[in-house]
Amino acid sequence: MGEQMGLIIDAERLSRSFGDQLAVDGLALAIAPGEIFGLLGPNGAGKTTTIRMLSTLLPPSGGTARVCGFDVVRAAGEVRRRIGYVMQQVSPMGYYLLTGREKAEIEAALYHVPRRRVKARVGELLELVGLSEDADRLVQEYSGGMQKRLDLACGLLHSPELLILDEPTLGLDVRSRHLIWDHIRSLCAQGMTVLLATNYMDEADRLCDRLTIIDRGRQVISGTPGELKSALGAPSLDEVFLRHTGHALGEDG
Ligand SMILES: Nc1ncnc2c1ncn2[C@@H]1O[C@H](COP(=O)(O)OP(=O)(O)OP(=O)(O)O)[C@@H](O)[C@H]1O
Repeated sequence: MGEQMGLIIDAERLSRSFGDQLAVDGLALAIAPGEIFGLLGPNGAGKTTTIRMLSTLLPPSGGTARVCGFDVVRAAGEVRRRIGYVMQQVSPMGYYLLTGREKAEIEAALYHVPRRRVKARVGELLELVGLSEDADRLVQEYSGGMQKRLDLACGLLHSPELLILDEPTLGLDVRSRHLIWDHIRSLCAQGMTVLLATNYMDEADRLCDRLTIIDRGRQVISGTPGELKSALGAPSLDEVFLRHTGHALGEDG
């Protein structure tokens, strides 16, 4: 085993159907270490389904995917050890009665961080996402942005090679979104690879090194935000999306 051509994600013809519906149809991804790679598409495009297959939570109906050099079906355990996955809505109600630090310490145990390392690792990560001063407040008192930053810290507890983020700034105000983008950029500057799903055009444009546009389960086009725009002389990714799909990014289906 081991990494194939050094790619962190290498997927070919990756597909998933639910009954008659093809939610993801023949996706190809080649993501290199240190990249911030975006899956951009409207609600229902197939982004979460793709992420769930890459994080081993959902078996593909067809095609293959290797993550950190391991097949997501045949070597799911190896993949899980190497990835952090932050879901769209992470914090279930039960966590709200805990402090941020307590939540992170419980998650550290779930991620098998050695017990003697937990306190230090949690402290380091809360510091990294700017939550040290609020670490001992209840999660229920956190703003949406603080909760997202706590989720980000929790996804990093076991020092993954790849961080997968599903809509990392969904519903946040501009300032909180920029703060999360800064944290993601600094992680990648230190060698982390990030795959993120978003339906925010500006997030894909300003944060991602490369992206693939997905619509109705199909990969429409991939490239750097600059390449995608300049190939069409388009001023924005919204316009790129519209020109390739015939409908606006904000419209479902
Ligand atoms: N477990 C499931 N059973 C049946 N259909 C599903 C299931 N999961 C997803 N789908 C369908 O697959 C399609 C893609 O959904 P998916 O959640 O991957 O989209 P998405 O791009 O992540 O959208 P969103 O931004 O709203 O999360 C949708 O039509 C959805 O209804």
